[in-house]
Amino acid sequence: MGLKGHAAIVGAAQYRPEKYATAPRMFHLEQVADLADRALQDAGLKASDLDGLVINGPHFHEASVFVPAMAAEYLGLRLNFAEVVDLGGTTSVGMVWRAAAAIELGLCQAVLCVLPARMAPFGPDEDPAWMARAMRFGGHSTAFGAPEAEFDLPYGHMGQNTGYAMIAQRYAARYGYDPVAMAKIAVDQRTNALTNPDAMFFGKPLTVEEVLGSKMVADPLHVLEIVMPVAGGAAVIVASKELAARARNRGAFVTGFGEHLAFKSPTYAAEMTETPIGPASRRAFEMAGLKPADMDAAQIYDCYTITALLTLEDAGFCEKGEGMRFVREHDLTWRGDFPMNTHGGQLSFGQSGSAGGMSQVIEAFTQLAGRAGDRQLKRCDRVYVSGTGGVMSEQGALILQGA
Ligand SMILES: CC(=O)CC(=O)SCCNC(=O)CCNC(=O)[C@H](O)C(C)(C)COP(=O)(O)OP(=O)(O)OC[C@H]1O[C@@H](n2cnc3c(N)ncnc32)[C@H](O)[C@@H]1OP(=O)(O)O
Repeated sequence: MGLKGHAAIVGAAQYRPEKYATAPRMFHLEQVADLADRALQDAGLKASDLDGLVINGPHFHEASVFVPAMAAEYLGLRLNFAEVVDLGGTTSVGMVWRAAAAIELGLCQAVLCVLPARMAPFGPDEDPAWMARAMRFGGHSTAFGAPEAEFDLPYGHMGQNTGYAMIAQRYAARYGYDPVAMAKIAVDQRTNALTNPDAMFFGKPLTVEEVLGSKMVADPLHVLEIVMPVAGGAAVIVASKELAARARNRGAFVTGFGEHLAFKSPTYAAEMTETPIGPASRRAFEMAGLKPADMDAAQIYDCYTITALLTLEDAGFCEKGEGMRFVREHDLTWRGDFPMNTHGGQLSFGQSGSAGGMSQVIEAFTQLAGRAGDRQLKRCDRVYVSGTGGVMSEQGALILQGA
C-alpha cells in the first residue's frame, strides 16, 4: 500500500519572509503566476510541462470557490488534476503527497503546489482592519453553529497560543517540564538561521537566557518560543521520475507519507499530548520502509517549541516523555548530530501563514539537492518532514529521498 517513490520535488520558489507592514502587496493570482515561473525556472522545466495544480482554497483573495479553475485560466494551464487543500499548517505536506499520488496514478506528469501568502492590495471598499479582526480568534470559527464559537471562545480559548499553552501544561503535568530544554530548541534553530540570509532573524543570535527572559505570552510559552506571522509565499513542483530525470536539480522523491486528523479543538482530543503526528509518521515510515534513525535530517513543523518537542516524541525519534532529555543531549544545529529545521525553522525563518509549512518542505528539498550553502549537511539522502495544522489537530508527514 502506498507510494512507490516515482514522483519527486524538482523545483521550488519562496518569497523571503517580510513584515506585513513593509511587504509588497500582490494579488494572489499574480503571486501564483510569479511563484510558478520561479519554480519552473528552478526546475529547468516549461509551463507546458505542468498538467496538475494543488492550491490553497481558504484565504485565496480573488475567489472563495472555483480557485483551481481561476488559477489555471490565469496561468494558461490545461490540467488533468486539480485540488484544493484545507489543512492549515499541514497544507504543504498534504499538497506534496497528493501531487505525488496523482502522478503515480498516471493522472498527470508535473504538479504545481502553490501557496500565495503576501497580502493583496486593498480594494476601495475594503477595511484594512479585517486582518486584525480575523487574527483575533486564530483558526477558530466564530460562525453561528460552530462548536468552538459556543464551547471554546467564551471560556478564553481564543486562538492557537492558548491551545498550545494548554497542551504544554498538560505535558508538564504528565511528564515534567524543563524550560531550558524548550528554549534550546529555539536557540539551536536560531543558530541554523544565522547561516540562512533569507531567514527573518538572520544576523540575530539568541541565547537560552534571552528566550526565558522574553515576554510570557501564554504560560509556559514565551514570545521567542512562538512564531512571528510574516508575509511570504511558496511553491514546489512535483514531477514524474521521467521529468525528474531531465530536471536541473537532484529530485526529492516522495517515498512515504501519512496524514491524521480527528478533531479541530484540543477540547475534543482524547489525550492532548498524544498527537496525530504519531499515526501519520508511522504510516510514512512504514510506506518508505525506513525508521526514524535512518533519517539524515528532520524538518519539523515548529509553530511553537512544544510542537517540535511532541513531534520528536510521537514521530518516534525518542521515547514518549523523553523529548526534553533528547533535546538536551543532542545538537539540533546543521553541524550537530541531529540536524533539525536547518533553515531556522519557522521560529527563526518566520511563519508566512499556511505557506509557513512549505519552508520545511523546501528546506528538505534544498538539503537533498545539495544546495543549502553554508548550512549544507555533509550527507543528506533521507529527510523527514512534518506538518501541523490547527492546534495539533491535523498533522502530516513526508519521507523524502534523494535519487
Ligand atoms: C497555521 C496552523 O494551522 C498551525 C500553526 O502554525 S498555529 C500558529 C499560528 N500562528 C500564530 O498563532 C501566530 C503566533 N504569534 C503571535 O500571536 C504574536 O506573534 C505574539 C502574540 C506571539 C506576539 O505578538 P505581539 O506581542 O503583539 O507583538 P507585536 O506588538 O506584534 O510585535 C512587537 C515586536 O516583537 C516582534 N515579534 C512579534 N512576534 C514575535 C515572535 N513570535 N517572535 C519574535 N519576535 C516577535 C515584532 O517583530 C516586533 O518587533 P519590533 O518592535 O522590532 O518591530
